[in-house]
Amino acid sequence: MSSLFDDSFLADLGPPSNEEPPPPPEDSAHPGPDGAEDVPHHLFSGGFDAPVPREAHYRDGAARPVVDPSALLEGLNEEQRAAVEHTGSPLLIVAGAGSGKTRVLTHRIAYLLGARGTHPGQILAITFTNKAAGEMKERVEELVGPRANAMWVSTFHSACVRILRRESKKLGFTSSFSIYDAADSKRLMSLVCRDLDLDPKRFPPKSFSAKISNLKNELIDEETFAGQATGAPPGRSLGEASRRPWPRRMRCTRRGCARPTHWTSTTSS
Ligand SMILES: Nc1ncnc2c1ncn2[C@@H]1O[C@H](COP(=O)(O)OP(=O)(O)OP(=O)(O)O)[C@@H](O)[C@H]1O
Repeated sequence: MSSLFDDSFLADLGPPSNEEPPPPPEDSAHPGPDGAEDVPHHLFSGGFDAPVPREAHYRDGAARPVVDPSALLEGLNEEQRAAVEHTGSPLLIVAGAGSGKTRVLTHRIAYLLGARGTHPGQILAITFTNKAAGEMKERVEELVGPRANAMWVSTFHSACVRILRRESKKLGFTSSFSIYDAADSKRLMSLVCRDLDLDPKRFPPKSFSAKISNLKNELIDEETFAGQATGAPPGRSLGEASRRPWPRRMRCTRRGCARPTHWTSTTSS
């Protein structure tokens, strides 16, 4: 019989005819009396829906985290337990420093996963400082293991910037935009005012930043505001200045960066 590969270099790659066939795989080393592989009699004796016993450790020796929801309630005081188990409505916990708030939050997160079938991707846990966020993540990880990686446990700022980067196209930015802090923002506004030939004594850049921030809070864009800015003598008002074409510098900034004044006003409020 000939094959497509008779003329190819592959034709020479077969085993030499005088070589012994390879040994059978180890699994088939003990065939049954009729040559068929022996099947252990207990293999299909159990129910297929029986829970698989959990090992106490991962393969690398690390302790497997607690997943038994009732174990998560152990060691909590009455109020903490009620907060962990609470269901049906938002819950506000007011408690002093060091009173066990993080303990409640971390146990609640683990409880939601273990008892309520919540997916880790549905968890958002936010706090103010990187230190607190890091500690919270560590403590959640101790309870639920690597599933903590699928959760958002972070600061308000990093959660917000993550959303902004993810949705950047909808906002007209690229996902690699940079965020201006207060000093960057001040510098940019000074440059814009200079481009507009505005006298910094009469029109301090700070007043533009504040005005833009307020307008943004009211969801008024520059076109709308410029349309409203009538009646004042030319050169006498912020509104009149805003009717002049936006300098190239500001337009570039808007394309490539999160709007600095907005960020500043949001984070300082
Ligand atoms: N019911 C409890 N029984 C025993 N120890 C507890 C209990 N609740 C909290 N603790 C312990 O008290 C300490 C403070 O708890 P936790 O960090 O959760 O408090 P917190 O209110 O988040 O603190 P902070 O205000 O500093 O962020 C921790 O060591 C925690 O393990």
